[in-house]
Amino acid sequence: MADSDAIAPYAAHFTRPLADVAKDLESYAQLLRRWQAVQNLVSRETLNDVWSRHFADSLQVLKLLKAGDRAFLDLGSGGGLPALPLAVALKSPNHHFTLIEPNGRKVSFLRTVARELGLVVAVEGLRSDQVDSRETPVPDVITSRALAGLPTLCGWMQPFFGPETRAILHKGREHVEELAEAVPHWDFNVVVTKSDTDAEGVLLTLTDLRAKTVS
Ligand SMILES: C[S@@+](CC[C@H](N)C(=O)[O-])C[C@H]1O[C@@H](n2cnc3c(N)ncnc32)[C@H](O)[C@@H]1O
Repeated sequence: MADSDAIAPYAAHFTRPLADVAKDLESYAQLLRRWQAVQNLVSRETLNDVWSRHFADSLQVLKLLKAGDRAFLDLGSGGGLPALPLAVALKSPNHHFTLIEPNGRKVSFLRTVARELGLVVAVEGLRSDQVDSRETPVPDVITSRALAGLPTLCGWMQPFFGPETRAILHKGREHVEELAEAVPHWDFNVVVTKSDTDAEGVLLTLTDLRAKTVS
């Protein structure tokens, strides 16, 4: 199977030809392998399978986007997942990505990939709770994968939420417990979508996120 076969199911959502997206993702994969020697960016056992385990897993977010989604915010970007595959697939002057990642070496890696691939990406080298939401464009979409449990994530995401913002979150099978833990503290609407790439995983789409008022 060619590497690009793993991402072909999402090609209808790309802003440019599949071959161009695959070429940029191959450059990203090479940088991931090169930098992995000095900084753990993805778990070692997934490094030979980045196209399905990481790129397709990231790109499935595309199926849940709306036509007008332009501003993206990714919390806890690490090696750039899911934000960088999305930025590659949606490369255009109109789409803008902000990545939040406190680890200095990972920040250097993310900026290197963005520069080498010519992506419109801003990287904030801070923790989510240290970033001033008033200085950040109101996102249409917040993404996050493997960062924190949902109650903690709600606290970090809420300052960035505008009236139209949606969060599209990669979650594992523990999402049921996490939703139950978040509900006493947070109001939101949620849609659960089964993951294409992880038999036990889901994507949670949250809208109208608000802290519950204690009466
Ligand atoms: C397990 S990694 C996941 C990285 C990536 N999202 C992925 O799926 O491969 C979590 C990342 O979140 C970063 N992180 C930890 N605490 C954070 C915080 N409070 N705000 C933002 N990022 C944080 C860590 O440095 C790490 O790179």
